[in-house]
Amino acid sequence: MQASTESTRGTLAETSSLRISETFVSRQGEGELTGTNSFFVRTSGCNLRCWFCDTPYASWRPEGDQMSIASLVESISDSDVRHVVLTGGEPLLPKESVLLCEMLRERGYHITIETAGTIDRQIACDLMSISPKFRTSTPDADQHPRWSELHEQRRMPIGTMQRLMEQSVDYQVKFVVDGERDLQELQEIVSQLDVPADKVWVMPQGISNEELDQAATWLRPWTAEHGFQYCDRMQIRWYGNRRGT
Ligand SMILES: C[S@@+](CC[C@H](N)C(=O)[O-])C[C@H]1O[C@@H](n2cnc3c(N)ncnc32)[C@H](O)[C@@H]1O
Ligand SMILES: Nc1nc2[nH]cc(C(=O)O)c2c(=O)[nH]1
Ligand code: SF4
Ligand SMILES: [Mg+2]
Repeated sequence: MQASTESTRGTLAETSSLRISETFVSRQGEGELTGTNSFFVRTSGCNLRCWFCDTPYASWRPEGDQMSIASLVESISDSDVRHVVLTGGEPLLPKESVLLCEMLRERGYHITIETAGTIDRQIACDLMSISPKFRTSTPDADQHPRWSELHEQRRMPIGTMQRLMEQSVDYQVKFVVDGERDLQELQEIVSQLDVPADKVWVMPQGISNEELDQAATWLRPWTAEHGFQYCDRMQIRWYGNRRGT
């Protein structure tokens, strides 16, 4: 890169920011990189409102301050971790996520983006981890009429999800299953997305070992029968449902 372009980028990194609810180092608990020590960046704010969201402080009641892209890159460089997980909230909502990912990739970091896959954004990463939301994740219409409507309108743009997968070095599709009633929709989405079974991860909805154990009794065999991969949410096993883990 030319010196002038580099300094423009440096200025941009100082002036562009993301609202961050938390950053922490932990082991990736979900999907194909399970066990990998990673630096997590959790943006605050989401365009959906799943009733079961395990990080309401980044969706329903977004918390956190703006942090410059430069300061985020610096914090990550200060850690000895080579994998970064950009999550939220919805990390594709703010356009500033693009610059963060560009700068991290230039520095050789491996980037996973955890997204619900509803925002059409050109962004480069190593693993696009898309978690499409079923109709059953929609919040209660009586309690949250506006969010219920928006969730339903926004949750399943198949073309957008396909573009996100095409742009990335690798991808995985990670479903949150709350009950047997989700299984037919899961299969319909897999067929619409046209993804191979080994890219599909089936994860139980739950934030306790008891919920995960209960779901595993029926969901694990169903997952194996269909050639999909089972995702046990190892962070709950390792740390419990604790913020910053
Ligand atoms: C908090 S979300 C943030 C990223 C993005 N908004 C999304 O939903 O993919 C991170 C991951 O946690 C999953 N998740 C959220 N709440 C959950 C719950 N109660 N049980 C299981 N998985 C959950 C999401 O589906 C997603 O894979
Ligand atoms: N350990 C750990 N692994 C994770 N994988 C995806 C997470 C997320 O919230 O996006 C997450 C998380 O919050 N913690
Ligand atoms: S899309 Fe992700 S962050 Fe947003 S409410 Fe649903 S689980 Fe939470
Ligand atoms: Mg999480």
